[in-house]
Amino acid sequence: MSRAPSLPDIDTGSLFHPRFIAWIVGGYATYLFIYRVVLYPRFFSPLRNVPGPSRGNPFLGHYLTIVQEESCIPHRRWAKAYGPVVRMMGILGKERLFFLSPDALQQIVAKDWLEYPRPQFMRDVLGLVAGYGLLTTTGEDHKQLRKAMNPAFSVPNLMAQTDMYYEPIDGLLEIMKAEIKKEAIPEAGKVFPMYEWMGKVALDIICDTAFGYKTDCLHNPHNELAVAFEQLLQLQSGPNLAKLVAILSIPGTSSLSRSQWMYRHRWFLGKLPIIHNFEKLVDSLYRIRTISREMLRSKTADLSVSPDDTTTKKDIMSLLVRARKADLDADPTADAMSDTAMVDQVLTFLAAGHETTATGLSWTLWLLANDPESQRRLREEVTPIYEENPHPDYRTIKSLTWLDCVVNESLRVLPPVPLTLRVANKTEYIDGVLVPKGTVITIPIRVINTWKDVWGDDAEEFHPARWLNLPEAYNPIFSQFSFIAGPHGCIGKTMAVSEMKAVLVALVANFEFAPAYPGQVRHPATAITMKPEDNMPLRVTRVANKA
Ligand code: HEM
Repeated sequence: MSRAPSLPDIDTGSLFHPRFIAWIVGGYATYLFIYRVVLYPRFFSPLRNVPGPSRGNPFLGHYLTIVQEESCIPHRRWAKAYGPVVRMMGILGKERLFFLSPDALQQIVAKDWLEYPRPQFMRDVLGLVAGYGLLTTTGEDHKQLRKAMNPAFSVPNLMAQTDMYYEPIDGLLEIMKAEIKKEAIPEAGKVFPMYEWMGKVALDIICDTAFGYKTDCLHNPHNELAVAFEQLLQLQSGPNLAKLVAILSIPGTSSLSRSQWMYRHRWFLGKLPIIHNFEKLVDSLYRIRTISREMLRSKTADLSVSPDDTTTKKDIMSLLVRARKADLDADPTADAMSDTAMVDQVLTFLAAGHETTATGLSWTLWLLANDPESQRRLREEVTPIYEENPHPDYRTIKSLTWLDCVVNESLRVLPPVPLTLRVANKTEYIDGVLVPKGTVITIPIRVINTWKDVWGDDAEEFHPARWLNLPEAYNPIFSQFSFIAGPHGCIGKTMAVSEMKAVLVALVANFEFAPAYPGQVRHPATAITMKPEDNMPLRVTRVANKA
């Protein structure tokens, strides 16, 4: 009888040998990596059959294509090639989608908005740089906050605020006229970095309307708040955003970045490779918050900010202080907004309302500089209004038809916020595609705005007259999506548009705009906003009869 083969001796000690454990862990990690990056998207993902570009770089997907080209241009190319639903690859095999149809957009931003919030990494960055408020909350907290903020953006309040735009606007006109006069040949005008000047005027306006605080950075470039803001905005770039996302994914880093300890030890960041410019980030954030807190303290102490004083203080912070005072007077135990929360709300308006408006104004001037006929027609419309009253009110500005066409068209072709993001909080069909929970959805505003199916073959060109005769496929909410829509749509839309119009009336009535040199091309940044990277130099001359 043959003997049963004996089992090989197993040395149980070797199972716990560090090298064996390292092999197992390494093997599992390699498998996970190959599964996530290669196998899942190719063979198992429910999105594998959604049309889109080939998977791109194995580690970075389409990330580099997206950040190295002009904002949303790759998305536009893919929409043309693959249609209104496109799958792209993010970092390490993470799939991303975008949709262009009004039904899909309606589902994401309006009908099921609670299921499609901004992704956490985006909220972390926005919270740090723009305050924890409307941009970072969602659900019930967001509803409450938005309700508290809405009165500040009501039409009566905006009508009352329009006057506050004119001190900065007049200051800008004065400076530009004086600078042109100083030129050797004043009739030839002067080249101005228009984005820089639009940034100053927009910051002066938003500081006054948000805080009731006169920055006057037009005349005083060393104003502390203006300097801190400028420093913060200079850090806005694709690579810096990627670094910030990575850093903020480490728990506690957001609070640490805003702490006094970090501020005192920020020099240390300057010594580190890769993230050395975060020293400037910590510095500017600290200074902006300190100034904001001081302003809130002085407002709270200011007896003139009484609950029924709605005539003198129209800025957003005064409105909030008044509302809080009224709540506490009615019920001293009420759960009123804390000082920190209030500073965060106002910071959100400052951050969300300053660079966006400056960028929108700069691109409008660029487009007009390159379309002399539209510019001439605008001057013809605004000059009689301006001559009658250089400070036209809200209703007068709103009634100007060609101005409305120009602003709508500029925001359509070159939207200051070219795209935004959402994440699916549940697995659900959108436009016939089963979108798994956790999928990041890009909302490619610039592509939606220039979709040929709606706007025709010249969709990417600047033609203000199209707003006088809208195409049949035009949808008033989803065809020009520059402020998006739904509960997270821009709360400052009406303010931004009327502010842009007030600045344009004054500028176009007084000056002519032309490219700074022949063959000048535009340089939009690939960042959160599509600001002009070269500060947009334009040649500015006085209009003939005003020389
Ligand atoms: C031309 C100028 C502007 C443009 C193009 C613009 C665009 C946008 C866009 C696209 C969003 C949605 C972002 C997202 O959901 O991810 C947004 C949200 C927001 N905007 Fe604007 N914006 C402009 C001016 C302003 C101004 C002047 C203010 C305030 C004074 C402002 C305050 C906000 C706030 C608070 C939100 C968040 C709303 C919420 O989630 O409830 N914006 N804006």
